Amino acid sequence: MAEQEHNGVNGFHSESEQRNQPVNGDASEAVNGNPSNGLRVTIEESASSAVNGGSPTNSMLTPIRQRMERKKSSPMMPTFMVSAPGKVIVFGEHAVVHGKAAIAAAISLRSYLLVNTLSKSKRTVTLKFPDIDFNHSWNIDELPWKIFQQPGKKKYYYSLVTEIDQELVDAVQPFLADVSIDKPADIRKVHQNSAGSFLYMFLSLGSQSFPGCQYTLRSTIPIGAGLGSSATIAVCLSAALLLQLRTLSGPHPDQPPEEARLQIERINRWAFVYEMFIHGNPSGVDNTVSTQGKAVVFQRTDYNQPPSVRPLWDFPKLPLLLVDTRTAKSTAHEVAKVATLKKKHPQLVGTILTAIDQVTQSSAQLIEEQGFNTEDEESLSKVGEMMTINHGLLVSLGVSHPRLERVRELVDHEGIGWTKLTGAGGGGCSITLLRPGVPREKLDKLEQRLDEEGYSKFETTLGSDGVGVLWPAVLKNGMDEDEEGGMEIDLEKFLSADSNEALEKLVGVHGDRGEREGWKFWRVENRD
Ligand SMILES: Nc1ncnc2c1ncn2[C@@H]1O[C@H](COP(=O)(O)OP(=O)(O)O)[C@@H](O)[C@H]1O
Ligand SMILES: C[C@@](O)(CCOP(=O)(O)O)CC(=O)O
Repeated sequence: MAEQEHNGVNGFHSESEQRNQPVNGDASEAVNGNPSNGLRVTIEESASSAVNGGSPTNSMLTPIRQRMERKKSSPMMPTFMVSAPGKVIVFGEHAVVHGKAAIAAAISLRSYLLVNTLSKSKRTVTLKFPDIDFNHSWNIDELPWKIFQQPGKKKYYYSLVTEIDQELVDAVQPFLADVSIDKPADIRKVHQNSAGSFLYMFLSLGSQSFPGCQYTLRSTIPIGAGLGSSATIAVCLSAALLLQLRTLSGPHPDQPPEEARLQIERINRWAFVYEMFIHGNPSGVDNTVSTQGKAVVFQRTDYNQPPSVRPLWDFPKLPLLLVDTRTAKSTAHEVAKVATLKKKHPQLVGTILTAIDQVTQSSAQLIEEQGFNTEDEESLSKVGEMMTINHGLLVSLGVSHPRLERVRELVDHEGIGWTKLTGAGGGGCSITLLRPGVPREKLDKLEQRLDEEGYSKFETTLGSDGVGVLWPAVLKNGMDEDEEGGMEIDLEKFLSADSNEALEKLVGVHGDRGEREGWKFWRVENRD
């Protein structure tokens, strides 16, 4: 499978990819509760048939609790949100597609998905992706449920799906025919690919009795820049669907780490399905780090098994400069290029991939060493040298780009630090590890030069939280709050945030003083 051409299931890729319901009654209680609590009300009252049958969570409900909740009148699920972080691959991109290890860390740039459940009579499911000017609705009752429910085809929320089923892809095709019909071909392909990935996951997980709903996505992550934007959408949609199906427990603060890990694993499995549809042959590192957050050493040696994921809990606060070349790239195209090169020169390319693996392993060791200190030149220069070597190996695989080489040239010339591309390459972003003690003027000069040459720079921290849930979509954000101190995020407000800053201010998981009350995360740390 790792050798497969990498063109997305539909071949729907172009190289120039462009880059409430009011909460019914008990909002204040649910803000401090957990999604499963909120969901119980809904499912008991109106959407019982929407649930995909006997999950452990269902059976965990006590009869007394059910009776008590039945008294409340809450006919629909509240509007809720999920959010997932982008990532940088610090070491090992591309090699990771061929079974080698990679180190990736979640960043503070995130995607946010608002989920509105519609009233019972509205039988449509809508995707609204305003960042890419995509909006489409389907009639739920017209979707090809039968094919997805066939014995042997039917998948469950706990299934491990390791490949996309061509018969199911074919069943989805007719529902993509009228997607963005008025848009230019390359944009239309991107929209059809998003729509196809969503429908594949929706039909696999759901059933015809699924309630009508709207999924609206906004993101602060540059699209197609190597920061894992597609994986964040995969994670958000997977988490949203699994929450709607009441198959997840929590997140809640006192949840045991093993239980939290299981929920993360389930979200990640379905996010991977979305990624497989969109990219053809992803390693799974992007969706894994986006779901789990923090930083991980990731490796998938056998595509029929879950990957090995080793968290790096104390990932150092590396002083990084993240530069976007603002040159569009296609992950699918870059991955396919490496696969073709490997087919042509198996031994040589095999040696390069093994060398990248050694760089990744050595770097993980360095970072985890007791004495590793981000302010110490010796510690940093060792990691920096690894980055330089990793970049050189990626260049030899043919996945760099003149705009990426230009960043390296500018940084190297001034002795500012060590640079490598991050993500698929062919454009996208680079990361520079800054040498300690570089004078501010030198940095300013570099930033000015990059600005003049059309690059953009991102300030982000590594090691952010993974997938988060805001249930219901009410939070304290210091803006227009009601007497209970919360603001209900409805579609209009969500769509009207007109910049990344405004979006972060409105719904961001982090306020000025750290985590914002309302957002909850599955805490998987267990350091014992
Ligand atoms: N904000 C967004 N809204 C809708 N779709 C998005 C958004 N960001 C990314 N995508 C989807 O992800 C694709 C880019 O994924 P990919 O090529 O893997 O780039 P990246 O390196 O950012 O992950 C886009 O073509 C689009 O389908
Ligand atoms: C090149 C690769 O290793 C990373 C791609 O990252 P991105 O799509 O550019 O964010 C592919 C993969 O791991 O699936």
